[in-house]
Amino acid sequence: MSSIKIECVTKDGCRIGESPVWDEKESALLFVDITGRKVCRWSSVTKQVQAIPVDAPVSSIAHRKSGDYVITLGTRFAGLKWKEQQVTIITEIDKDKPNNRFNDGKVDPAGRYFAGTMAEETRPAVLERHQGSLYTLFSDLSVVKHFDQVDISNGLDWSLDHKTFFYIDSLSYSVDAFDYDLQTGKIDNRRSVYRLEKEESIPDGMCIDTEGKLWVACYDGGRVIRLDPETGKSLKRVDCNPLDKTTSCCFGGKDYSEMYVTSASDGMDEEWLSRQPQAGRIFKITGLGVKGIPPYPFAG
Ligand SMILES: O=C(O)[C@H](O)[C@@H](O)[C@H](O)[C@H](O)CO
Ligand SMILES: [Zn+2]
Repeated sequence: MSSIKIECVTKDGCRIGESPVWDEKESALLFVDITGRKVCRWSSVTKQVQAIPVDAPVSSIAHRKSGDYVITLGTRFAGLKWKEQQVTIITEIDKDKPNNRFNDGKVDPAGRYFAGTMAEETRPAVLERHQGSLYTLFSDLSVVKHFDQVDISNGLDWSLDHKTFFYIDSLSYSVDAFDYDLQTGKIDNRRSVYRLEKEESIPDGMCIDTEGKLWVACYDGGRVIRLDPETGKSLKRVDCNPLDKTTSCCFGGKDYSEMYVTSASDGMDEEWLSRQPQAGRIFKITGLGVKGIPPYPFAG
């Protein structure tokens, strides 16, 4: 029997840590600090974080086939060259919505970058409703909008057979599934596969494991939960004490057997922060007894 262990691996807290992505080549964890406007890389070798400041809220990061990375920055998709610390804008969306920004994003198994938007929050989970949309950036750098009316576009991943796309609009408190066409990148037939109790917490970032089960970080719930999208049942709950604002999770490390969890501190007052001084840092969970899959690189 493996026993679950949770440790904090970084020294500085993010305002909103998000989009953890394992970087095999660097043995490092990539993540962003959205409102802190930083792209970060924590080396599992040196245990140090390198941070690149950017000029807008940065909400997700992914690998790029040609090397380096792609990010969602404000309402733009952009390339990021790490060594040169150089950001190159690829394209802009939601031009008619100046109060919007991108939120979570992830690359599909065919190399397309999916990312959704939301209105800027006045405080956590408080924002103008239905302003967001879900987009895909294709390898030819063209963009399509899948749907609008989104509140907080969040966690996303694909089933192991690539036939289903999973998606979270946080304020719906639901994990949704769509039929997925890997050839075209089209999504269809939206339905809910799991509903969270409102008191439970807000579903945020998400990743899939090698058994096809979904792991969802629960914002204000201080936990990640493991769900079976086939049965709609919750299988496991891992509490990340003392931490309330768990935002996202991914598998990484050797063989993708470790889970990395990002967290936030925005919206916490002094008293709250004094009880949770590690809010905003990165946590590593070992002993889950299950592995994840490597992240896909953007093909463009
Ligand atoms: O991390 C994110 O995805 C959002 O950008 C955050 O702002 C929170 O998750 C949100 O407030 C909770 O719903
Ligand atoms: Zn999120």
